[in-house]
Amino acid sequence: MTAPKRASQIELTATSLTCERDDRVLFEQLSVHVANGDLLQLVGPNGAGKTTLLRLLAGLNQDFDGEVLWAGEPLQQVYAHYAHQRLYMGHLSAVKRALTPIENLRWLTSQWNVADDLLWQALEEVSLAGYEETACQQLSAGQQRRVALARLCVCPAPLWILDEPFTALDHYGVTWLEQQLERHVTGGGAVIITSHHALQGIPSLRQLELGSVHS
Ligand SMILES: Nc1ncnc2c1ncn2[C@@H]1O[C@H](COP(=O)(O)OP(=O)(O)OP(=O)(O)O)[C@@H](O)[C@H]1O
Repeated sequence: MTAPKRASQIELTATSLTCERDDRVLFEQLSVHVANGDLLQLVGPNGAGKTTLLRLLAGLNQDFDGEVLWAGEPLQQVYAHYAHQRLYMGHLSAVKRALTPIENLRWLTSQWNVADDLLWQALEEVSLAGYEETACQQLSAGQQRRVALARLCVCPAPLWILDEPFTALDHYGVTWLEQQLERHVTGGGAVIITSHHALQGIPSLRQLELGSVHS
């Protein structure tokens, strides 16, 4: 299917980020910069703070010290605009089990007003043809993950922020997702991702390691 246009300017800059949880410093004085064409993978052991940092960069967590700017403006001041420019997919993927794949996809993309025929095509793209109107509670974990990932085919947001998106995918799903990531960044988009999966073959890949945990 035709990929949506994603040519918008991406400029996410975080400086002097420090975050504590339960008197434990997860990271301190951390800087992050993401621009068009970047693929930034957050790596580190369980509990290192990857999800915490990802949510912070998505504008969903304000419990930190430091500054996050989107196109030079404080993130929270331009949040309504930013929320259209970034796609955030949490590790639980937010698929509602009582709804069907097509209903979930309409809900997950509602802020972007995507044409319905593109949503049906997206479900076909993630190998869910024939399951479009089956309740998600009757789908496997990997199929439910594919419902969530179908967003990537149609969402016009240039910045993807993805928390463990490879979870539950089979070999073909992993290959498909790797191709989507590469296509997105080579097309001028950007990705920030947490994954224990070894990403390979994408020249713009950078890794940010968390895990020097202090108490
Ligand atoms: N809402 C919260 N309240 C208090 N502490 C929290 C909260 N969320 C996370 N934490 C703490 O922050 C630490 C970092 O959690 P986070 O989910 O960011 O880790 P992670 O690197 O993503 O781990 P994983 O690889 O297991 O997904 C955890 O050890 C946890 O103790």
